Amino acid sequence: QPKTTWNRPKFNNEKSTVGHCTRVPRNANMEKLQSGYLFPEICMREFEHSQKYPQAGLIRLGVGDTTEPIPDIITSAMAEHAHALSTVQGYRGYGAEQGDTALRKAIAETFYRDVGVKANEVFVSDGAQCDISRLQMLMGPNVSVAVQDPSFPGYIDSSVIVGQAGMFQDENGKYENIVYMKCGHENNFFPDLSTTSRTDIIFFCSPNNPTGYAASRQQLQQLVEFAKANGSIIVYDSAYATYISDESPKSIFEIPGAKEVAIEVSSFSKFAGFTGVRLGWTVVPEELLYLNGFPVIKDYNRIVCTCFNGASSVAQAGGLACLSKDGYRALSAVVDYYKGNAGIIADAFASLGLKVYGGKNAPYVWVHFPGMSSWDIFSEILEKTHIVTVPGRGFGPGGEEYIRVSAFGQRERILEASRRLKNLYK
Ligand SMILES: Cc1ncc(COP(=O)(O)O)c(/C=N/[C@@H](CCC(=O)O)C(=O)O)c1O
Repeated sequence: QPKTTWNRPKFNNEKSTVGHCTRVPRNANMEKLQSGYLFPEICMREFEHSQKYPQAGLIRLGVGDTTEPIPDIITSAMAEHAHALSTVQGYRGYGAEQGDTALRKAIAETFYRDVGVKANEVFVSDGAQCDISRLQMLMGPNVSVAVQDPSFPGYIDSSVIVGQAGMFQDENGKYENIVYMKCGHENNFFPDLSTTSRTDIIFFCSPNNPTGYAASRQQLQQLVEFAKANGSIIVYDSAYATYISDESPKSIFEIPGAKEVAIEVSSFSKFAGFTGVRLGWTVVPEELLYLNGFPVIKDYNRIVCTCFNGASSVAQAGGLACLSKDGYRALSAVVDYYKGNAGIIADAFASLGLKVYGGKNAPYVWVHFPGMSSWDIFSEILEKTHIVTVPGRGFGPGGEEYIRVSAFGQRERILEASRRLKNLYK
């Protein structure tokens, strides 16, 4: 089939032929979505494979979900808070929608001490993906959007859902009205801004999911200047910033002038193993203003108060423990463990003579299979090695010919995956 064909099952748009129909029209934006959300699809393929080969010893390197236990110092803090809820003195009801003051301060001091972000600019949430959707509500349907290609599918899919995108174009696998900024190894994973159209919003993820590339200071300076010149707002996703081990910036606010053009979204998921606990944050600087001079932070606060009632108090107690000196030290060891996994995976694919990217500043390895459909690569690896990956095409047309391999896993499973991969073509 031509490379541009999505060999994913079409989104189930069939109408039910039985049962009572209401007179409520379907949201036309939902109808534009081309398939199910990428990660549940991967889980479905994984389930089907495990049904077909129950004894295969499936290794799950697909969805980027952490696997290592949360350090006891953090779970004890959550348990203690939870238990206190069973006492008259310790019981607490609704907290501040913006988050617990101590946690907001701890986030500001831990991640933004030297860049002038204040605690009142930090909004604690139930996760970065949730904040991305709330930011979409904030921006509304009438803004233009640019995304990196490839990038985390949450940006594009939420843009479609809120009505920012036009129709999906089969011929190129892109939605109308969305600017896809090619970020491949050919252009050092950074868009050519001289040929990039102006958009109101620029989603930018660094370290990038799926390529694992962390943008350099010089690149981010270009991005901030580009946004300033165009009057755009950058939504900067730093969910993997704690994996950066070189001199790449960990926050967009390390770049002078960024507070006038950027919002930063981040998460406890990937460095604290809070994927199921659910805790994240968004920084909206007071200096960020709309066209009419109105501060964005005031509207975001209104969204948070109206559409979100605050993160779990138990999760926030855990978040505070994560940012304690001992908690953060324990978590850094887990991040290093996953990065060790990434090195093992990268070496396995390199031993096959394949070009491998990422894995140094992120828990994802990005592998190039020139001339091949990424869904075919995904299926071949799954069938031959019983290892689940993610087809690069799921992250945008720029992901074709690639697969993303997650480094989240117990070491012995990663070593087994390495053994199987080294024999992929034998
Ligand atoms: C760049 C980026 N930003 C936000 C998220 C989700 O963060 P949380 O909602 O805080 O767990 C993710 C999560 N990504 C995982 C899980 C995806 C999912 O299951 O939604 C993945 O890419 O496999 C991410 O990659």
